[in-house]
Amino acid sequence: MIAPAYALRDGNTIPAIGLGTYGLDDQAGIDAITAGIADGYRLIDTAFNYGNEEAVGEAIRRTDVDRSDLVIATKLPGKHHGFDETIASFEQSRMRLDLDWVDLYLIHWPLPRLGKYLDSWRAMISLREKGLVRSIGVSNFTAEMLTRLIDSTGIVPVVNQVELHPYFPQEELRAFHDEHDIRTMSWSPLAKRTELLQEPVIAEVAAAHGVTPAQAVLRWHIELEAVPIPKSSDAARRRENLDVFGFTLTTEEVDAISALSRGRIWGGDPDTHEEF
Ligand SMILES: NC(=O)C1=CN([C@@H]2O[C@H](COP(=O)(O)OP(=O)(O)OC[C@H]3O[C@@H](n4cnc5c(N)ncnc54)[C@H](OP(=O)(O)O)[C@@H]3O)[C@@H](O)[C@H]2O)C=CC1
Ligand SMILES: O=C(O)C(=O)[C@@H](O)[C@H](O)C(=O)CO
Repeated sequence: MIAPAYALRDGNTIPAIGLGTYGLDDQAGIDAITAGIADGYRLIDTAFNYGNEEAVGEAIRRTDVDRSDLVIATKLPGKHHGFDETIASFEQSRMRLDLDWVDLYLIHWPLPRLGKYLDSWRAMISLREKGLVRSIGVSNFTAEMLTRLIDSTGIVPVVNQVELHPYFPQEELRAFHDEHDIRTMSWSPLAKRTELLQEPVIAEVAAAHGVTPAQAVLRWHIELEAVPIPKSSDAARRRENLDVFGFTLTTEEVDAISALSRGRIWGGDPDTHEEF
């Protein structure tokens, strides 16, 4: 199963679903990511701070899928904010991944107290101009922070990867993204397998379509046109998560799932969260 892809505002494309890799490390991680690519995942999400860029690189080397058919996303850690630090950190990530280019490079968290994300953004623009990165974006940015990047540089991030699941549907931020043609990516799209998958409304929607609760939730992301990046260390669950393009949800079903909204669930507030 190969997922459809969206066009990004810079002319590149991004698959409609990807594989999250936080916690997929070492040999088991290499095997999981390699198998995920073989099963059809074309977007792989990692980060400097996941400590698994080498594992992602090894999985890419093992697969016979053409490199240009893969979208490899990694992220700048808070400890490397700043212009020169960003250039150096990117090179470390690229070497660990063992890649000629990275498809999507994101600022992992804005760290407004540190006050350097704009310097990092300028460095990312220069990495893109040098052809080392195909697309640049951010993660965990608010509308105000996005506005600052855009007003200061004229360059709009192509994606903003944020906490997004039925408990936190991010309506306002998604509307802002739509206005600026920024693609939303959903981190922890299954809400880290909390009680979400036991919610009666999820069970009802899943039963109506003959799919699993996780598939109903991931299809909800697809209906929102957000790109979910579920992580699973289990081969059957990875395949299940990718298999969400054979059915659609009605507007009423989407709204019923969105009504589970209750706010952020892990305290990762971009205005205060410190990730180094
Ligand atoms: N930019 C950022 O700040 C952040 C980015 N991320 C990214 O998002 C990715 C996904 O988020 P994550 O926090 O891992 O949470 P997810 O919402 O993807 O949930 C992962 C959990 O759900 C389980 N699971 C996966 N598939 C199924 C299924 N079909 N049925 C039942 N359970 C399932 C997994 O268990 P099992 O492995 O046993 O299948 C695991 O316990 C991360 O890996 C990372 O790449 C995450 C957090 C922050
Ligand atoms: O991206 C992830 O998976 C995270 O957990 C991030 O929130 C990040 O690694 C972090 O903030 C650690 O404190």
